[in-house]
Amino acid sequence: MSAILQIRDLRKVYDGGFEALKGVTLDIEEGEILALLGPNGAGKTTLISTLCGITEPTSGSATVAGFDIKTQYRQARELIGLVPQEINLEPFSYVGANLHFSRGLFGKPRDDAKVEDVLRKLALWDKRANRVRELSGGMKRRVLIGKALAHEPRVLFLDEPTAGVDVALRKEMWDVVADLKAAGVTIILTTHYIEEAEAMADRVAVIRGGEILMVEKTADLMSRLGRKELTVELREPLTEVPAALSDYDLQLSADGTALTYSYDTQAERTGIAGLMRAFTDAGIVLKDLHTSQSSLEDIFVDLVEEGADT
Ligand SMILES: Nc1ncnc2c1ncn2[C@@H]1O[C@H](COP(=O)(O)OP(=O)(O)OP(=O)(O)O)[C@@H](O)[C@H]1O
Repeated sequence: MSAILQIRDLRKVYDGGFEALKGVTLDIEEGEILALLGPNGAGKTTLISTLCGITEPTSGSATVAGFDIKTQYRQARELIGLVPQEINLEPFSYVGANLHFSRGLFGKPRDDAKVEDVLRKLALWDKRANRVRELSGGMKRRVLIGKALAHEPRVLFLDEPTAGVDVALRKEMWDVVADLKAAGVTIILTTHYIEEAEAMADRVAVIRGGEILMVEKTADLMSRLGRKELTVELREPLTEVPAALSDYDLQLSADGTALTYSYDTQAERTGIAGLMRAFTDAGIVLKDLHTSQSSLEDIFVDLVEEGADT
């Protein structure tokens, strides 16, 4: 895979002096789904708007398939589809016409076969002759995606595709996005929902206060999510972890009264039963035990809160 989108030290200072992007550097691979996760005001929309040429960057650069977003704006923009947060469709317009019109905006010749292909991909072919006002909320959102795809972009930005929609519709959107990925489209989606990032994204980037705090494969985050800690309180304090327990990755607390064992909840064997036997064999008497789990939600909240202090 190669990076279709290369963002280098991108800064945006709005008129009035507010710095909404503080030097964002990020590579997005062709064909991947990247979720941009962040609280309100983090800079997600500013980043997308800058990459789409709606907002001018103050400094830094970005390229789409090698085309610079500033100096080669037209070529770069042609490769991008943008699905906005708001449903901004004309209620009396026809579904098919919306796609033809959007394609025309990019100076592309009318192509019935291409538009049919997009409509079919989005399960809207049967609705092509319907007016927008006759569609359900989910269908309207799919028309927005269709408009963004009508000029055959290689990168699709989805700005909060499921903000304020019900659970069934959210799942429907997830399926649509999965189909688009299968068709080879690179997708960057912004979201507040951690479960959405988990369900769809290959990688998650956390943004806060105009800075990218973390970019990680979703699968790695999930395995972190699956980690759990068992803390065993001891009747007699220890000075060190006994050699008989060296097979287990145990941490002794500073005061020697507790041992912590970290394990993977998704693994076939957690090792807890063996550990308990090893305690008995080593003559260690337990006073109490409890478990705790760090979730992706905790990781996210920690990151965002840490940032809030600075
Ligand atoms: N045109 C503007 N002029 C001045 N400040 C702006 C402008 N647009 C956005 N901002 C500020 O930049 C910051 C980032 O806003 P942005 O809309 O990019 O955040 P976001 O992560 O998309 O938030 P949300 O999740 O609420 O949509 C905010 O503090 C916002 O008030």
